[in-house]
Amino acid sequence: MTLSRLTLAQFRSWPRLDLDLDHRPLAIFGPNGSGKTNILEAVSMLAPGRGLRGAAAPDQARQGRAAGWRIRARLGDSSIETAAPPGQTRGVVVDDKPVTQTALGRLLRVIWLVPAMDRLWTDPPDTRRRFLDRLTLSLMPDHADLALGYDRAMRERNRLLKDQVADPGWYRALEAQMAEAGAALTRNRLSALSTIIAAQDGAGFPAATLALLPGEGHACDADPASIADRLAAMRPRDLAAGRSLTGPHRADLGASWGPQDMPAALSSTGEQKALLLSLILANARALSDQPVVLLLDEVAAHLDADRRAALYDRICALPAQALLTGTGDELFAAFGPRARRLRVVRTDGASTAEEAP
Ligand SMILES: Nc1ncnc2c1ncn2[C@@H]1O[C@H](COP(=O)(O)OP(=O)(O)OP(=O)(O)O)[C@@H](O)[C@H]1O
Repeated sequence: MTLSRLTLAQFRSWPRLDLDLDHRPLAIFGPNGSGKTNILEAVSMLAPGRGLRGAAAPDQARQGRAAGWRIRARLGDSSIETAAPPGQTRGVVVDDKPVTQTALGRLLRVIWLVPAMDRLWTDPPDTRRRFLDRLTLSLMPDHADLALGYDRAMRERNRLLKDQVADPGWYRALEAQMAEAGAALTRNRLSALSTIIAAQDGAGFPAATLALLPGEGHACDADPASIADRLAAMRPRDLAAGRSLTGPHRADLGASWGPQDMPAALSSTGEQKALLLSLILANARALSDQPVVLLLDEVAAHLDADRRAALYDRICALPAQALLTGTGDELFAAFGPRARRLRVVRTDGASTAEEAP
């Protein structure tokens, strides 16, 4: 099942865009600031959450217009609409019925790689954990609810710690909730990592060795009783800090590759990008029985010609739709006739597009 049509109205720099899509990759090219990433961002709004820029809905509405934005798409026989009228949060309608964002996530998986993720391996652990959780969520839709449950209990525990409440009676139920949800989060993360490791094909891109790391806490425990014991034991230290210092919320993702088991953080910029691509492609491959859209923003620029050709071969072999951006048409030459190409320009602030022959 593929996305066959995409319509944007008043979204970022696009007053309007009507785009027919098919199973072929779509290579979007044009000058800086012409509106290429804005198209990918619009597609990312067909997934739960705030899209690939993590933006607030009002910022996505076309500046200077009173109207809110709207995105429509056709997926197989279903119609999807998501819109944010002025001053309101975004809503989702599938086949004319309002649905939750979680329901949207069950219809379509959207996976992305954007330049901000180039620093993933050198950024603080939070960034990698968010990446790991997004990857896990794409494979296990219950992951979002578990994370919400864990965060809710932890917020309440943090409030007690901040207020310097010392009575153990106040903590036990919250720590039990954190332990149950946290153990399930860890099991999901470990299972997602095994799936991704198995789905890397190692051809053209380095197959990464991945590990769930404890970060600054004991964050890899999948046993509720031992998490609860540790939370209780750590209470005096947490009270001194005024927040929960250990637990699954401190987990980190480790990656290394090659015969020398080179840590990702010590690899070159191009190698780090290739590693990330290896994981993203594996993620798409692991979801082969569901509709998947892959959004690759400016990935070609960091890759040498051989890697670029290898990437395009892999994209064409994926059971997923791919949309890519780059400043120049020549970056996509190795696709040959396998991809469609869309030229984007911006005139008087408004983006427009035409299919390149
Ligand atoms: N809400 C908005 N309304 C109108 N224009 C916007 C809005 N938000 C961002 N823009 C404009 O969109 C442009 C950025 O678009 P986008 O990121 O899609 O460009 P791009 O073609 O991917 O560029 P690059 O090659 O530099 O990455 C900027 O010029 C920005 O001013």
